[in-house]
Amino acid sequence: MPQFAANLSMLYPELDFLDRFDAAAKDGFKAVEYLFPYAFAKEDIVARLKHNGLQQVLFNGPPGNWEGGERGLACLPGRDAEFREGIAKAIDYAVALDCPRIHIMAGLVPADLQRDAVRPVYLDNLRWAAEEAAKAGRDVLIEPINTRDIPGFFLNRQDDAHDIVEAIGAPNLKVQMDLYHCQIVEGDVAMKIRKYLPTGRVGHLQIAGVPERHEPDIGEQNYGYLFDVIDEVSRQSGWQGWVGCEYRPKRGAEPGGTSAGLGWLRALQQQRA
Ligand SMILES: O=C(O)C(=O)CO
Repeated sequence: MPQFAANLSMLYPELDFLDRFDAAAKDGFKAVEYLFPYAFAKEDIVARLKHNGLQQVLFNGPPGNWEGGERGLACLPGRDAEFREGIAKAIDYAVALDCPRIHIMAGLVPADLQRDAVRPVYLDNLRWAAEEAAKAGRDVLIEPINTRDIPGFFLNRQDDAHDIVEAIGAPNLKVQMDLYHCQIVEGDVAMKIRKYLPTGRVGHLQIAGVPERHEPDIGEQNYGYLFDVIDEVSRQSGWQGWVGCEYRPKRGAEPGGTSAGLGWLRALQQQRA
């Protein structure tokens, strides 16, 4: 059975961030991921991880001005100093939290530039980040994201992400394959899992129901089938990664709503017991 991590940026929205660690552990999760740890002291997060016996498996590098609409700095010309400063901070947190991977968001293509014009900036920044992360023994991930959720996002397709990873050729640079984004942008998700997991270039998976981004048992995508495919490909190829539950619970911030919505996970655990 795939190993699932709770995404604490989206799950348990009724709780303060640090209290979400306790809630995830209570629901049986062994690992967590989230967008950004930087508003919190490393020591406070480490204490929650330790107290709950949780592994930190992923978080994002600083994205630039998030409130102002920025979604990463990696493809933005003229922002390399800020990008590098952010990556240094992310690596510092990753070491403290014992987190093996950092997601670097690509960013939005600037309105006055063509996508191809920022590609060299993106590649240069990723090359540098992968080198820095390698010195600290961490992986760097890039994620194709659909343009309905983030209009103008630079990286949208799995094939493009894999081409970039291959072009850079750093063993610690990998793809974060979010099956929700993949279904919205390109579909044929099972075949893409079969194609890409055995390459060794996929560092992490994420899931959510399509199209509302609720629980995986709500929507057009048959996750029971996809979990079988992940299991089968993992057995054949030796892929061993985490699957992040990055969805907005249908019951929103209603107290207990996230736990109530985990019926899909409890059913899966029972089936596979
Ligand atoms: O929006 C997403 O899917 C992300 O994972 C952002 O990090």
